[in-house]
Amino acid sequence: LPFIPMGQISPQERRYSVNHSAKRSTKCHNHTATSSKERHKALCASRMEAVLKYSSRHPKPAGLSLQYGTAGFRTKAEHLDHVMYRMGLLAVLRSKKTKSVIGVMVTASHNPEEDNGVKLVDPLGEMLVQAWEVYATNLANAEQQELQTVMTFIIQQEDIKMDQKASVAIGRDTRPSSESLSQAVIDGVTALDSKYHDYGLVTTPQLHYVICCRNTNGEYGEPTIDGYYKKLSRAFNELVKQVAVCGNGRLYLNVDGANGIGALKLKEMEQHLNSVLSLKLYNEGCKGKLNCECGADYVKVQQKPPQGIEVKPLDRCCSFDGDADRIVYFYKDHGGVFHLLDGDKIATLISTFIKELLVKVGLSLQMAVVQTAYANGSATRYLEDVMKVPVYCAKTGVKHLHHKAQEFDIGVYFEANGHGTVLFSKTAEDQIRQLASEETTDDKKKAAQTLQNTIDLINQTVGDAISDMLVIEAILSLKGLTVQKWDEIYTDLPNRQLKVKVADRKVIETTDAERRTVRPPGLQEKIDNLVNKYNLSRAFVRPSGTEDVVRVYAEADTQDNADALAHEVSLAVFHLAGGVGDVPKPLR
Ligand SMILES: CC(=O)N[C@H]1[C@@H](OP(=O)(O)O)O[C@H](CO)[C@@H](O)[C@@H]1O
Ligand SMILES: [Mg+2]
Repeated sequence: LPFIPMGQISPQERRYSVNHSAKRSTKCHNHTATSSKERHKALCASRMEAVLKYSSRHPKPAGLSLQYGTAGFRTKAEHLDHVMYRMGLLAVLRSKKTKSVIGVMVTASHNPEEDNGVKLVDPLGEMLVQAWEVYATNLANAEQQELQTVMTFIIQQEDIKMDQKASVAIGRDTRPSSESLSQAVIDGVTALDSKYHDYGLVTTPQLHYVICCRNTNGEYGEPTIDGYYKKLSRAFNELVKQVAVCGNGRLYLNVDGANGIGALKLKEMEQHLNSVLSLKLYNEGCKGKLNCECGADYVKVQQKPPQGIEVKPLDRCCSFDGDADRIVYFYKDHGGVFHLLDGDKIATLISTFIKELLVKVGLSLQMAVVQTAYANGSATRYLEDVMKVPVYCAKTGVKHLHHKAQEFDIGVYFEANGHGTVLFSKTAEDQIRQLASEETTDDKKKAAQTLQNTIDLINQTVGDAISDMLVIEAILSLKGLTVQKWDEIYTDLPNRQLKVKVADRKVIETTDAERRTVRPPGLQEKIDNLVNKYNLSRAFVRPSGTEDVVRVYAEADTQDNADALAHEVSLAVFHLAGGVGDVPKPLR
């Protein structure tokens, strides 16, 4: 039977399904059940010996406890060596279980340079299935003497055949600590006598792409980084060749590379693009520190341009995050006022573009947009009321958005912070490709080909700054839109994000896709009362999955009101949820 990863069975049939390239064991099975059980036991025992031997080179600091959170493990790099080794072990078990190549990405994305982290990539390039996150946490936190017990538990619980071959693909970002940490992952894989391919410096989405290609026997694309560049650049070049681009025939874009891997890889990608796109790269990592006063997270949260980039009025600019899976756009108007075009604006641009093409080709496919509670109220209203696109709210973390988006023929999902992509079901993709190859009216065929190239340009495995950037650039040029015109499609409600330190953030429990709290008692009532004081207002709080803080979000009719509401809600959290340190101060 084909293996369907647990928790990933979606109502829509997906375009790509796992093709088991890793062969089953060829050993003959004419022994009795008992002797095969004994052989398995002996194999486990000998592997375990190696696991423990290698493990002593990667000791766990006693008492350290971490959790596989929204995006894997993340903390100070010096605390992660044992976690990396153990994630190497877990990746092998996951590979044996799924009979597929499993990815391990060493990165802490937008966190400071001193941090690091690790996330596992499942067979179709998706995030590690949730049920295994618990194994990851247990394995990372097992004291040295408990390691064997935890490993044995996972093997038995998942009925893992230890003689099944395994293969792990490893990638890393540009942090100084990443190279030695990825070596620890390799040690884990080696301890279990398994194969690995070290892809070295890659963006997170590039690793996801390669994993998907390898497990679908190349159906998704050529399973190399060069194959990634070729696939995306071919689609992009096809898309933009039909437009007479404004001005002197070139698109100009300033890119803030966050001093990270995205800058490095964008330079490689640029060589594959026809000269129509002229990129000016800033914060490319030669001098500045990773994510330090630059990058997508800084620009989104601080609502200001990154350091080290000269922004002239109306210049189109974008920022990547530290592992290049997020992107936001921005510009300054003639008055020098900064304008941010975040994940919500990107989702609106892309879904509008796709919807218009679907009308042109006459396909009635079900399209929806998936957001989180952080989506600006104006974006949700515009999509629902003006565009008539159904909008769904998922919990924070791309795995939640990804799963929801899989329910539709075309699922566009973006977090407000710029992480997102578009998923096409098999039905949708087949119908579009069919139309693009048929003899039909010129307009219809052209629209179908545009859709087909858009599919090829999008990295469906995960949000991808490079791919999203090219999609946006293509759409803007095809629609003849300036960044200002794109921004004017709707006006964001002023908003504010704050953080509150509490003794134990788990005291806050949420419901309704994190938009309301059920604990501690009285908090939601207090938030409701505060929200009622302002116009067009909304506020919610939730414990972060990546930092030891409670996040507060508020929006209202003016920036002053959004700031005041966010501050008042912060005070409510501080007093009702066990705040520590200084009482939150007003913003102005
Ligand atoms: C408000 C916000 O931006 N939260 C981010 C952040 O999660 P938290 O659980 O809020 O810490 O990091 C996640 C991983 O990168 C990302 O998916 C998410 O959107
Ligand atoms: Mg990231």
